[in-house]
Amino acid sequence: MEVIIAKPDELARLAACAYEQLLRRRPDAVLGLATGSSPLAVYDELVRRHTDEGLSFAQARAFNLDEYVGLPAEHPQRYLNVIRHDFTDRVDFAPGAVQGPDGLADDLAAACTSYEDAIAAAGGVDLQIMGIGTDGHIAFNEPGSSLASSTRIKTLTEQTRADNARFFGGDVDKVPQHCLTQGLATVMRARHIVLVATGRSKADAIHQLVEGPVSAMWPGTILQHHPHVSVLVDTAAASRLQLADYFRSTYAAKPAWQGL
Ligand SMILES: N[C@@H]1[C@@H](O)[C@H](O)[C@@H](COP(=O)(O)O)O[C@@H]1O
Repeated sequence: MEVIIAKPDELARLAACAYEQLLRRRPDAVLGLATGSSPLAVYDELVRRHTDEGLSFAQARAFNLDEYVGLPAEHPQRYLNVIRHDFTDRVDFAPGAVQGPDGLADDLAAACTSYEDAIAAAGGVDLQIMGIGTDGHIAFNEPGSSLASSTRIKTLTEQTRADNARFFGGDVDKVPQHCLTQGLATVMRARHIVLVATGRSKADAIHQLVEGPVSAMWPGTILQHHPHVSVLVDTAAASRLQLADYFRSTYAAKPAWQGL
């Protein structure tokens, strides 16, 4: 796990570089995408590179981490619509290249299985970007999630629904109670994971993720078992890290040729 503490624009540049290096090497790479506010600066930087420097996503495929259950197809907070708005419609993905779990399926369990199958058939995710919830959830794997879980239906915690109410006009009752989410084992199969967190509200979750014991109580801690994770945090999100000075000196000494 590499932890980098830097300003938000530097974090976005680092993550965008990882995507760019992958796509220049493998234009048909499989990208893991996430909603939420944390990756937005990364998406903006990727759009800039697409517009100004010709970075192309035309042969790439992408899989979202999660989806609310039951939001109408055209609802602006349906995560497939969110990712189109925030990122994929702003670049040149081919039609149908971006998928998410089907939160409108009649048979939700079957939709979860077929989503796992689709990721596997694509060859697995090469590079997964993600944020982290204030309660330590990744994707929508809430505290108590099985560390070996696959894509499935989950019930959101009141904390997560309250955190996400800002996307629903501040009305927590409009936030769905259920979601479909890649499981922790699904996430762990991505070959490289870049987790971005900014702000004081993420400090506890980041401390647990990096320095806590691996526990279903803080689902993100499973990433300690992954061989290639980049944790990109600003000073506020890093404020509870006991090893912050070490991470700062490591980054200051990072070889120029070494990407994430
Ligand atoms: N399902 C998403 C997660 O994928 C995201 O990482 C998290 C943090 O969101 P934000 O980045 O807006 O803080 O919340 C949501 O609930």
